[in-house]
Amino acid sequence: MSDVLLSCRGVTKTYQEGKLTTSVLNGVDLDIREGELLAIVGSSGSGKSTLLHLLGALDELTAGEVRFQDKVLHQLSQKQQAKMRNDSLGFVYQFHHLLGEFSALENVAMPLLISGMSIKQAKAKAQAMLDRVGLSHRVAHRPAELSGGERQRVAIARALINEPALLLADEPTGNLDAHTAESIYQLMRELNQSLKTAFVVVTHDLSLAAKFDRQLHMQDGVLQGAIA
Ligand SMILES: Nc1ncnc2c1ncn2[C@@H]1O[C@H](COP(=O)(O)OP(=O)(O)OP(=O)(O)O)[C@@H](O)[C@H]1O
Repeated sequence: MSDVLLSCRGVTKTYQEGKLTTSVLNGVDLDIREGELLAIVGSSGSGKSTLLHLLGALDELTAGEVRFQDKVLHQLSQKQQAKMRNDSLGFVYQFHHLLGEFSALENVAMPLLISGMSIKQAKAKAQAMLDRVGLSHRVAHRPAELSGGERQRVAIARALINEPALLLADEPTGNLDAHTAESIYQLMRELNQSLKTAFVVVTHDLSLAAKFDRQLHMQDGVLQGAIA
């Protein structure tokens, strides 16, 4: 398939502590196409977050291969992985991980500054992204001065500021009420359409997952129906 952005083959993750072996992923095969919206569901402890971390090179796999934009992740140096994460991937977590001492604008501008952009340009671009996510009026607020939904919007704006090919989100609506969760979904859909970013979203919310282009189910450390 020519438009495959990321592929996993035989991805395995095992934890070993003394005599205790915990097998979390047991050979995950997955193809993610450019610009697709994919939801991963599955019971608690089934390995969804672990897989998301491996897709973003945030953790090391035990066996198998993750290939992103034709590069095998575990063959890249730490420095190359960090550059790839900053330039081509975005991450959103339930507990957003925004920097508390910085404003919304500064949080969103951060990846651009890390990429070497001037402060003036980075702030202008961050302002435009905050406008897009409907937060023009909150740019100077720090995370503690924002609502849960607003913080998620800032986290999404920050994750998308470098226009990554792939955004990985772990329970992006997990701590939000139904109305706010729907608005976050609408935002992801809009940004997916306009920026052509692929989204992989882990969620327990089956009604949210049903709205995505594709849904996969994690069970016993294997993704059901993963290669389309
Ligand atoms: N460092 C570790 N050592 C041993 N086992 C671990 C370690 N980290 C995670 N696990 C185990 O891996 C399993 C999968 O965890 P993971 O967070 O991927 O699940 P999940 O499907 O995202 O669950 P949830 O929906 O509850 O967030 C869990 O059973 C957990 O106990």
